[in-house]
Amino acid sequence: MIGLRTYGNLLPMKKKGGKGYDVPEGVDIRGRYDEEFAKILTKDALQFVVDLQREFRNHVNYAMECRKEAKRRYNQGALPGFDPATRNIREGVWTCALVPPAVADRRVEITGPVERKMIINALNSGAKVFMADFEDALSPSWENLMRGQVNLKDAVDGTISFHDKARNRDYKLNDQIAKLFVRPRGWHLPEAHILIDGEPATGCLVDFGLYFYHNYAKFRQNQGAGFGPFFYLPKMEHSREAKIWNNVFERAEKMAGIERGSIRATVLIETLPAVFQMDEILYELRDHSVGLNCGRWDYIFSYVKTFQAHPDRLLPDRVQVGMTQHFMRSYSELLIRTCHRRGVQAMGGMAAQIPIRDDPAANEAALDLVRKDKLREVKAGHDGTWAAHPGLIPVCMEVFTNNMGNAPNQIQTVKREDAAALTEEDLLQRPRGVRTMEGLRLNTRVGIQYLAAWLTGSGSVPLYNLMEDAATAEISRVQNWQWLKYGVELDGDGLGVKVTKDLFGRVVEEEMTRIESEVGKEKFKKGMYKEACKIFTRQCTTPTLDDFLTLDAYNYIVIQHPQGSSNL
Ligand SMILES: CC(=O)SCCNC(=O)CCNC(=O)[C@H](O)C(C)(C)COP(=O)(O)OP(=O)(O)OC[C@H]1O[C@@H](n2cnc3c(N)ncnc32)[C@H](O)[C@@H]1OP(=O)(O)O
Ligand SMILES: O=CC(=O)O
Ligand SMILES: [Mg+2]
Repeated sequence: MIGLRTYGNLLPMKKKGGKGYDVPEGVDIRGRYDEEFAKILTKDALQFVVDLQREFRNHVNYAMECRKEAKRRYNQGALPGFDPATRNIREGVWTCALVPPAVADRRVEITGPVERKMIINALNSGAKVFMADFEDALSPSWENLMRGQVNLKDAVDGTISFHDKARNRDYKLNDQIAKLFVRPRGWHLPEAHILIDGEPATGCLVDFGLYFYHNYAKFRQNQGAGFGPFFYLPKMEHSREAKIWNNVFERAEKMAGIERGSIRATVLIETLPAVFQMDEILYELRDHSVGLNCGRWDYIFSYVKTFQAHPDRLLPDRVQVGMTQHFMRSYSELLIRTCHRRGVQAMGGMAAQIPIRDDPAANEAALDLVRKDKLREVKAGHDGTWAAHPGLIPVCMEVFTNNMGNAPNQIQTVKREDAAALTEEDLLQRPRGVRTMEGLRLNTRVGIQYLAAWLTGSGSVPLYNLMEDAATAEISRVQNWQWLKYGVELDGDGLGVKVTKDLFGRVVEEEMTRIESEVGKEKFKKGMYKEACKIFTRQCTTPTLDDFLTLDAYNYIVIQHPQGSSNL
């Protein structure tokens, strides 16, 4: 397998047939050449990415070192908590810049990967916002990333179209479309197909830089009513990371010659350390903020990761860790209080249920779970929520509209001052529930199938009638790891079995057989289930927990050109 660290030693490659990207000094593109991609990878757009990389790489490296240092402290027994050094920010009286009118009403937001047909469907879906995803919902292969950029440019230009050959159906944009937000990758992910000064570029600076460069002018004209572009920012752990984003935005605004505060972003609070930094994150981004969002799935993953060395904080079965657990409810309520106090939106999260075709009763039950989840969110004071699928938008819309009426949001009306009393203990409280063999089996079955899909280019998939993406799969992985590491007893099914490597080995074998029979021999053979099984099993049994499932797996989807040698 080619390790990312070897990329810096490779000599620049000759372009096949004389064709190649016209790159600035210090840049080497190792991704496949394509004429469509070349319209994105222009010399001046790449120069903008290079400038961002050179200006911010040391800051990013430092922030990643700080993450490691915090991990060391948590692994030695420390708990995350509020930082006494920034008490003045938490207690101070200040607000973020006013929410731009174009995005005052975000009661339902649809999310999805930057895939062409889905972008059109999402923009036409009737949701107020579409979050186009380079992150949890996207497998970051060169093809997906570059096609995603092409698709977004066409979407912002208003010219995007798609012909579905199988159904002989044409797709184009409606007159009324959702407002576009883009979610770049997290700070930790490299882009191994673009080397800058001999090192892989920072993935999110590539996503942000290329999208911003090509679209800011048209976006402000067509979508943002003078503001924008708009972003979602994932997986941050500390306000110093938000500060880097703020500086990146200012640099971009300067390059574009647009007013400071034009770019707006919603930060996902989806790591445990970040819940203690919400004021600080908003403060850093106060000129560029449009709120925070409860990224509940990564948040659960982060709870396990943060407490990886705390055997007294093991999770029950994944299906039991929902928003009604005390620590999850506390996080959502404090997020609402924090956002509304600072004058910005407090967005809810994603219910994992998706419509179930061919089974009306099961479908109604799934819709009912979504309805309950959205009702809890709107009553708590959230200003909007996420839908995974167009079929869920009417339910989400109805619940928010019935409870918010004509008001675009609840920023001024639901202050949740009661949440000021929430303590560190509330935010860390151990989740309640039991562990079962079925929990272990489901984690394994879902983790392997998700990874197999991811390796073949799909970053979000339907599995057992639920939406699965990188964040939900992470829960399966780290939960298995945690149970194995501490040899926990499965106390929920009366079997009293302890989770050992032997037991896990048998579960993996049996679940692989089940997957083969569920997907069929042909698909199983053609797919990457065996590779996925190998990666997933290693990650669940490794003595030291890997930080991210996708970091290791990324090595498998890096494909070098012109040689075209995959790592497999
Ligand atoms: C934890 C987090 O980060 S959550 C955010 C990241 N995750 C996501 O964004 C998940 C987004 N959702 C999805 O990817 C998909 O809905 C899935 C994978 C869950 C389900 O996909 P499928 O089973 O293929 O959906 P299904 O077959 O029911 O689709 C029906 C139609 O809806 C469209 N559709 C489904 N989901 C979406 C979506 N999120 N956005 C736009 N269109 C969609 C399909 O393109 C299809 O369109 P067509 O009829 O024109 O062909
Ligand atoms: O990104 C969202 C999440 O729940 O994770
Ligand atoms: Mg997430």
